[in-house]
Amino acid sequence: MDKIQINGGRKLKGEVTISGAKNAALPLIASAILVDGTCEFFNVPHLMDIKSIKLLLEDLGARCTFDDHVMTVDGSGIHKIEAEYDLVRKMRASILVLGPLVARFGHAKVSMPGGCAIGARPVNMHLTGLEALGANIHIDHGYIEARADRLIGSDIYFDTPTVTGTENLMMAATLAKGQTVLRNAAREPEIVCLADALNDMGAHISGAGSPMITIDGVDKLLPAKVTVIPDRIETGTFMVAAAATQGDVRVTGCNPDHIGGMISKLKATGAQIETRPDEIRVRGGETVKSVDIKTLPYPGFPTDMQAQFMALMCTARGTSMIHESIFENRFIHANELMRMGADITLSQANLAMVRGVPELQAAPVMASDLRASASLVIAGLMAKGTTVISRVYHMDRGYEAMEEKFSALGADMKRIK
Ligand SMILES: CC(=O)N[C@H]1[C@@H](OP(=O)(O)OP(=O)(O)OC[C@H]2O[C@@H](n3ccc(=O)[nH]c3=O)[C@H](O)[C@@H]2O)O[C@H](CO)[C@@H](O)[C@@H]1O
Ligand SMILES: C=C(OP(=O)(O)O)C(=O)O
Repeated sequence: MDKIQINGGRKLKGEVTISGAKNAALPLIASAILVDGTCEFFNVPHLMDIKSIKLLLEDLGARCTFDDHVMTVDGSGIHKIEAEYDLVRKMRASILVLGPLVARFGHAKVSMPGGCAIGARPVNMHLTGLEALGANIHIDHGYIEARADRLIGSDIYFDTPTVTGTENLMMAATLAKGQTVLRNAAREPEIVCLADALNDMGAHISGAGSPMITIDGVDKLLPAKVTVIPDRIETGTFMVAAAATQGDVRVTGCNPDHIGGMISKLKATGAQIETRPDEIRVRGGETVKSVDIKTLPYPGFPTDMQAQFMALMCTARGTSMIHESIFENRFIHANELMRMGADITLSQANLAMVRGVPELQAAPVMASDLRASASLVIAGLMAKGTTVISRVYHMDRGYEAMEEKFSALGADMKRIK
């Protein structure tokens, strides 16, 4: 298994270009199931998760190509409606094929995604939403089976905003008969990107980006060319790394409007931030001030940035309270950061108190999930000496060419095979 080795203590300097967003590309690619023709997706990041969804769609019968960040998906050959365990278990976002399959083919069978390191992550709201659209749902031998001759528009309320739940039901409702209203919907930029793409395919969706999305069903969707939005979590990761190493980094090809909360919090730590329409310059100060954060659905502070921000807080002046309100077990990185000398108390399951220490020490550490691996990379860049991070297959799920990008900024970072 690959490891990442970092000799820390260098200030990051230069320019880094942000890749397309994993969490936008995955639902977009799944949406191609709705189309009897070929969709083209641009700015698709080269990541494990993208390979996984491509394999899943190919297994269903779609013909896909993926080269130089362009993916084509021809959904005309889809003949299988079953997403098998071996493909689904590699990536939870595979649940995104459920809505499109039942909407277009009237029948879908998708392996139930299991729990994962960061929490149980149930899919109950995806299922009750599909039931509200008229699907019959059965869970049998670890598979979710959904059937409906044709989905019927409905009024659906989410108990809590769910990103992939909103995406699944929005996709399903595009081909339903009549109008669907999604209330308390997730508002993430990835939802807006998907709604725009579906509208380009001929769907009638309004309100995406607000808590109420209205979808007027159509009989069919047509092929479209779609560009994936920049990855706001990769953007935030490089911004935090720049601040954590007292660096000076221009993050280009990003959308500052998507990370307003991150920018405010990073400014409060003392980092100097300048934004342009598709660029952010971050200059870290000699000292970092402690800042409290609470993760919340968009536009709140993203849970996918909590681990990276915690790494920054480890050597900040003062005490930071970090409240994780989205996932019940998303502090596994805290124990690894403590192995590097951080002073962190996990007082309750979802609350961490980080008391700043003068410096972190390099150590062998282990990544437990995708953003935990980014947090350990940032800690490794801060710590003097050699940090070796194992289980970086988690990182490869969601960061394109991470070690190349950090190396180009002056980091001493390499992959050990
Ligand atoms: C591929 C993708 O886009 N992944 C993102 C998506 O995950 P994902 O879409 O899985 O996360 P959700 O927005 O659904 O989860 C939000 C909360 O709702 C709960 N919940 C969700 C669905 C459900 O049916 N029942 C239920 O209780 C979850 O356990 C969690 O506590 O949003 C998360 C929250 O921003 C991000 O961390 C993930 O990176
Ligand atoms: C948790 C994440 O992804 P996923 O929902 O695909 O597990 C993430 O991107 O941080």
